[in-house]
This record gives sequence, C-alpha cells and structure tokens, in this order.
Amino acid sequence: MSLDVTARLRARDLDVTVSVADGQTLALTGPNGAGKSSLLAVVAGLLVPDTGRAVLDGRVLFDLDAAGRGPWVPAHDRGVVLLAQDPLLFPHLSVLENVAFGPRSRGAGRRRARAAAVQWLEAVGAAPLAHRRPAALSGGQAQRVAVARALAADPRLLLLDEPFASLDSTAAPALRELLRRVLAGRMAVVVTHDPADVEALADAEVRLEHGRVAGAS
Ligand SMILES: Nc1ncnc2c1ncn2[C@@H]1O[C@H](COP(=O)(O)OP(=O)(O)OP(=O)(O)O)[C@@H](O)[C@H]1O
Repeated sequence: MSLDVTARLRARDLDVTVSVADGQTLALTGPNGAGKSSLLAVVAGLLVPDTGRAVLDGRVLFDLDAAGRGPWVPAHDRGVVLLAQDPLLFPHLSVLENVAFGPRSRGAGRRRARAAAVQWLEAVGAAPLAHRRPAALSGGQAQRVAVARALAADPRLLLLDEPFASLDSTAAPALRELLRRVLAGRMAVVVTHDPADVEALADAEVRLEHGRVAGAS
C-alpha cells in the first residue's frame, strides 16, 4: 500500500518520480515555481501530464504513454482529497453540511453523513461552529472545517498545499498540532516552506527544484 508517481509535463517543466509509503506523510519542499503544486494537481487528477504513471494502493490512477494515451481515472474517483491553501468551503452550505458533503456523495444516508460530520467537527475542535455559514468563520476556523471535510471523505491519500499559508503565526501552531494528530498513520503529502511543518508532520521529505527531485531524506 503506497503511492508511486512518475510524471512529465513540458508546459510546467516537470519531470519527477516520487513515492509515499503506506501510512506516511511526505513533505514536499522547494522554492517558488519548483513544481510542488503542479505535482499535487497531477496526483489529484486536476492536471494531465504529457506522460507518466501513478499507482495508489495497487490501483492505477493514470498510465499515459509517450503519446499521452492510456488509462486515466477522473479526480472524483481517485480516493484522493486535495486541501488547498484557501479552504474553498461551499458558501451556501452550513459548516455541518460542508463536512457531510463527502460522506453523502460516497453514498451515505443523510443521518449517517451528519453523524460522521459531527464526529469530525469534534475531532478538529470545530463542533460549536456546525451551524454557521463559511462567511462567518475566521481563516483559522475555516481551515479546521476544511480539514474535517477532507477527512470525512475518508480519502486513501490526503494532499495538503501549504495548509498554514493564509494563517497568522498565532493560528498556525494549533492547526499544525491538529494535523499532526489526524495525519498519524495516514498517507499524505504536504507542501510546505516551513521547516517546523517538516519536523512536526513528515516521515520523509522530497525537495523539488526546477521541476526535478533535488533531494530526498
Ligand atoms: N496555471 C498555470 N499555467 C501555466 N503554468 C503554470 C501554472 N501554474 C504554475 N505554472 C508554472 O509551472 C511551474 C511550477 O509551478 P508550481 O506552482 O507547481 O510551483 P510551486 O513549487 O508550487 O511554487 P510555489 O511555492 O510558488 O507555490 C512554474 O514554472 C510555474 O510558472
């Protein structure tokens, strides 16, 4: 059980091979423009590489030959959730409905989806916010809710793109501690510029530069 991805995309000057072991969190680091977000987008199914192959838990996500032909599993069917810098909650739904959305779309009934949502909101310390709309949340609160929504979807792989970038320095440590707890034993990739995130969250680190793997530890 693992993720193995090889992707080449000329338009982004990306040419990488990266693996994540089962239950591990990989930190993806490197300077601006190194290709970190592009690689997450390829794994999430939001960006199509020219050629490459990705296998998650033994299941092929894509396998594109030199002509770009081959199997391609669409984003919604990958078991992969991308948590972006901006929490991107559905503005017209309550916090509870936002978190229940994942279980609902995976076929859970209304009651079971809401129960799962309550449980995840409690896990991230956001249960009192359940009936608010996203517009009534602070940035840190919205990120907590976004974490709950991501986990409620029960992804096989969680991708986090600079999850603390929009938070001030007082909110970041609490969310980092929350992620440290919820990522334990899960497969995840976290893009970060902050050595504190690597230290707190990662089992392994891959550094990208100019769209290439420049180091791994
Ligand atoms: N929407 C886009 N269209 C075309 N090229 C893009 C787009 N987004 C990024 N790029 C280019 O792709 C390359 C990789 O960018 P990417 O955003 O993946 O890097 P990054 O490591 O995530 O950077 P940052 O740390 O600034 O977020 C860069 O050369 C960038 O200019």
